Amino acid sequence: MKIACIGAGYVGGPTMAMIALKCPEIEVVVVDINEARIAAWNSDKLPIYEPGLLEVVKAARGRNLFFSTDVNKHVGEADIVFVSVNTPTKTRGVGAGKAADLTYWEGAARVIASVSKSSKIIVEKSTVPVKTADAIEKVLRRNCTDPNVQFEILSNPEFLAEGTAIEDLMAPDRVLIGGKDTESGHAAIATLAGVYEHWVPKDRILCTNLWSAELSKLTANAMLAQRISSVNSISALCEATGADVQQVSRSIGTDTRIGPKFLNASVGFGGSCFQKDILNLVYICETVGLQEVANYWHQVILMNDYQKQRFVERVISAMFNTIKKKKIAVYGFAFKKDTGDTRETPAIDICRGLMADGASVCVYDPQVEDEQIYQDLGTEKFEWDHPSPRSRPISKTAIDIASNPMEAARDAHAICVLTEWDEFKTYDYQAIYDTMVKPAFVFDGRNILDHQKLRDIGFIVYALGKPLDPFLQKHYD
Ligand SMILES: NC(=O)c1ccc[n+]([C@@H]2O[C@H](COP(=O)([O-])OP(=O)(O)OC[C@H]3O[C@@H](n4cnc5c(N)ncnc54)[C@H](O)[C@@H]3O)[C@@H](O)[C@H]2O)c1
Ligand SMILES: O=c1ccn([C@@H]2O[C@H](COP(=O)(O)OP(=O)(O)O[C@H]3O[C@H](CO)[C@@H](O)[C@H](O)[C@H]3O)[C@@H](O)[C@H]2O)c(=O)[nH]1
Repeated sequence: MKIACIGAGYVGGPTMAMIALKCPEIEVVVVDINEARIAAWNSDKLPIYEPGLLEVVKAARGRNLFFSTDVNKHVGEADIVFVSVNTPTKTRGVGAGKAADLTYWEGAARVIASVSKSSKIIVEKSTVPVKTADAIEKVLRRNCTDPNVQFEILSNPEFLAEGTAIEDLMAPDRVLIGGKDTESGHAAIATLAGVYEHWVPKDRILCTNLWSAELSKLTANAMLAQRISSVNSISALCEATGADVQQVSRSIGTDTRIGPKFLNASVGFGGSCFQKDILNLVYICETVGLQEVANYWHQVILMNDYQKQRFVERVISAMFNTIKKKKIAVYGFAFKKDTGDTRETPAIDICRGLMADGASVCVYDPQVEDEQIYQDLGTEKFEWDHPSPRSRPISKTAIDIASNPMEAARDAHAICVLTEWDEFKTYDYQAIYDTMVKPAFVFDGRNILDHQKLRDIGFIVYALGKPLDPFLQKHYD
C-alpha cells in the first residue's frame, strides 16, 4: 500500500511520520509545493518544533517515510491520499472574516483528479466546513477523465495539539473516521481503520457518517475554546471579588461531569485553529439561518479579545497609568509552550497594546525566530482580528528582541509572562530583580511563577484571576 499526503505542515508532517513509524510495510510520502519546507523535512532542522518529532522522523525517514515536491508522481501512485492543506479564514469576498478558504483544498482536489490513473481513497485531514466532502467529490468526478477511476471520500479530522503532537498521535483519545453509508464507503472506512489499528485500540476508532465527522471537529474546538473563555470570564470576576481562579478551577474540575482539563485562565487562547474554526462554525450557522446559535459561539471569541485587552489595561493602570518610554520585558511569544508557532498568539495584541501606549517592549522566547516576531508585529491584521483600536502594526526598528531572559529584563520596569514555558519557572528572579527599575512588576498572564517568592524578593506581582496585591489595589479600589 502507498499513502501520499498533500501538505507537509504542522499536521501532515507529524501524522504521516507516525503512520510510517507504526506501519513499516506502508510507503508514506508527504508532498508539498513549498520547496523550503520539504528540504527542511529532509534535514535535521525540521520546519516545526515539536518535542519527540525528530526522533520519530529519523526512525522512518528513508525507510518508508519520504518528503517530496513531486506532488503529481506520488499522488498518482497512491492508494490513499490524505489532504492536509491549510484552510484559513477567507479574507475577501462572500463570507470574508468567517468562512473557511477552501482554495488550497480545491487546488489539491484538482491535482488528484488530473493525475489519478487508479481508484483512491481521499481522506480529509484538514479541518473543513460541513459538507466539504460533497463539494470535493464533485470536483474530483468532473475533472477525472478516466471512467475506471473511483474516489471514495472519508473525513478523518485530526485532534492533535501542538507541543504534544507526538504524544497525541501515539495514544489518541480517539480516531474519527466518517464515510458514506454505502458498501464502498464501509470498505474505505475499514481500509483506513486498518492503518490506525496498527497501534490504536479498535474501541478508540470511531466511525460515523461524513457530516458528523466534519461537524465533530468544529464542535470539539468550539467546546474547548468555550471552556477557556468561560474560565477567563471568571478570572475577571475573581479579581473583582478576591476569589482565586485557580482555586475555582480546581473546585469545579474535580466534578467528574466537568473534568479538570482546559480550565487554566490565561491571557487568551491563540493558535491557528480555535478562532478560525469557531468563525467557520458561526458562518455555517448564519448561512443556515441560525443567528442565535451563531451569536452564542461568537461570544467565545469576543471574550477572548476582552481578556487580552483587560491584561494590557491592567499593566497600564498598575504602572501608574503611564508606560510611556518604560521598558517592558515580554517572556514568551509563542501561542503556547513547546512550540515555535505564533499563529494568532495573544502576544501579538498584547505587545501592540503596550506599544500603543508608548512602552518599549523587549521580547524573549526560547523557540520563536526573530524574523517571525518582526513579521507578526509588523503585519496589518484583518478587521475581525483586532477589535482593539490599539492593535496597529509596529515597524521593525521599534521592536526589541532579546536572546536571553536577563537581557530582556535589564533596566525594565516590568516582566509580562505571556507563554507558559517551563524554563520561565527556573530563572534566578533575585538576579533579574537586581537589574530592574523599581518598583519592579511581574504580570503573570499564565500563573506559572511562584508568586510568594517573587513578592519576598520585592516584586509587585499581578497574577491573573487572583486576589490583587495590596500595592495594586490602591489603584483600583
Ligand atoms: N496545526 C494544528 O495543530 C492542527 C491540528 C488539527 C487540525 N488542523 C487542520 O489541519 C489543516 C492543516 O493545518 P497545518 O497547521 O498543518 O497547516 P500548515 O499551513 O502548517 O500546512 C499546510 C501545508 O499545505 C501546503 N499546501 C497548500 N496547498 C497545497 C497544494 N495544492 N499542494 C501541495 N501542498 C499544498 C502548504 O504549502 C503548507 O505547507 C488545517 O485545516 C488545520 O485547521 C491543524
Ligand atoms: O486551559 C487552557 C488550555 C489552553 N489554553 C490556550 O489555548 C490555546 C490552544 O491550546 P491547545 O488547544 O492546547 O493547542 P492547539 O494546538 O491549538 O490545539 C487545538 O486545536 C487543534 C487544531 O484544530 C486541535 O486538533 C486540538 O485538539 C486543540 O486542542 C493556547 O493558546 C493555550 O495556551 C488556555 O489558555 N487555557
